[in-house]
Amino acid sequence: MHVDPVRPTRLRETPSLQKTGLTMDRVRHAYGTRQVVHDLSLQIADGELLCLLGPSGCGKTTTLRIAAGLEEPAGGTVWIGDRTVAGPDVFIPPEQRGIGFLFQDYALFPHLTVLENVRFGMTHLPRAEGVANAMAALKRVGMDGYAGVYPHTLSGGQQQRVGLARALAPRPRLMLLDEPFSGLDKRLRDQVRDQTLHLLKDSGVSTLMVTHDPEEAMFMADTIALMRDGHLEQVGNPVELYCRPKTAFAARFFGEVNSLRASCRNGRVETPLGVFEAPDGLRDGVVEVLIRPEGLRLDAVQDGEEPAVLATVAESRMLGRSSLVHLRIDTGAGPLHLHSRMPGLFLPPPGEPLAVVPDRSQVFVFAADADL
Ligand SMILES: Nc1ncnc2c1ncn2[C@@H]1O[C@H](COP(=O)(O)OP(=O)(O)OP(=O)(O)O)[C@@H](O)[C@H]1O
Repeated sequence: MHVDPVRPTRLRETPSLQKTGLTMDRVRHAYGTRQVVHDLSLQIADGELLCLLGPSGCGKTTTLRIAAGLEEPAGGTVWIGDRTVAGPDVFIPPEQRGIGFLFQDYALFPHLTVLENVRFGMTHLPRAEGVANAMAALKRVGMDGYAGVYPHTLSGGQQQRVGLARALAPRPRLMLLDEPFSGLDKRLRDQVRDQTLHLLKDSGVSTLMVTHDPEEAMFMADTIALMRDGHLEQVGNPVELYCRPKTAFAARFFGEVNSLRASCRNGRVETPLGVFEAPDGLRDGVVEVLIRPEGLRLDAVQDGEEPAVLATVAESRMLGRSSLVHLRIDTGAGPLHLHSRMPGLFLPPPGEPLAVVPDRSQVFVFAADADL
């Protein structure tokens, strides 16, 4: 376990540095005097799908707009492939960057048919070739039967698919997606997300996608770049972010956690749930211990048994695929309220004693207040 947040690293500016799908090096941006992106560096490999994830206002859309050329950065350098598109004395406008966009409102032209919308980015091609490419793109998203209709006659999910076909048809070097599923209701969203993931992966295009939804990021991403206040907090694959968060912010961002204050002495953290090992480099003192609800397994207490950690059930609720059990543990310092999430239907009655077994791989220890 680590305790330091990721600091922006300076990418080596040597000829051997391989620029891939998208490279950003120490990019900065301000609106007026307010700096909203601070020395941000990231790289997307060819064919990789990177999700920029973070709370509202942390600078995700601004970062995407800088990649698109819709904002000019105040500092730093941006490459698409090995071509510099923004940097000192360089600024390539969006239409010359070889990118495809998909925004949350799909931005289809209402006065053009579906086919003409998709052909729009290929008007430099002879008409017959543009139409053939547009029809092929519509076929890939299952919308070739709607070529002659106008966008307002389509459902939200169908418009999203046409938007995706339009963005992919000119075979962009880089795809930029800003909250592309947020306009869809939950059931449709799951289906459209799945289709979009496979289309992007099959096309082999490098993709930067912005989302504020951690589950969506884990569903879509090869790599997640978690952003906070204009910085990258942690970059890694979904398993690294979820199972090895480097900060309490990262741990909390991916869902509910039980939080306990405890003391760390000589690398040992004593809590009412047992003794845990402190991560390397954590100094003695007050620490925060975070445990995901699914990291607290509950077992029946056998007659005569004295479990290491004994809890009493306060409430039980079925949440669909799992059940949430509210627990009370009596400690010398007063009662401790915890949540355990058990798979399937598990509804012990209030008052029942249960043994609590923490899964150590889901226990995260951080310096207290290091992250506020
Ligand atoms: N054109 C603008 N002029 C001034 N401030 C802006 C502008 N666009 C964004 N901001 C501010 O910059 C900060 C970062 O905004 P940005 O849209 O990049 O964040 P975000 O993470 O994408 O948030 P959201 O998910 O809410 O869109 C916010 O505080 C926002 O209010």
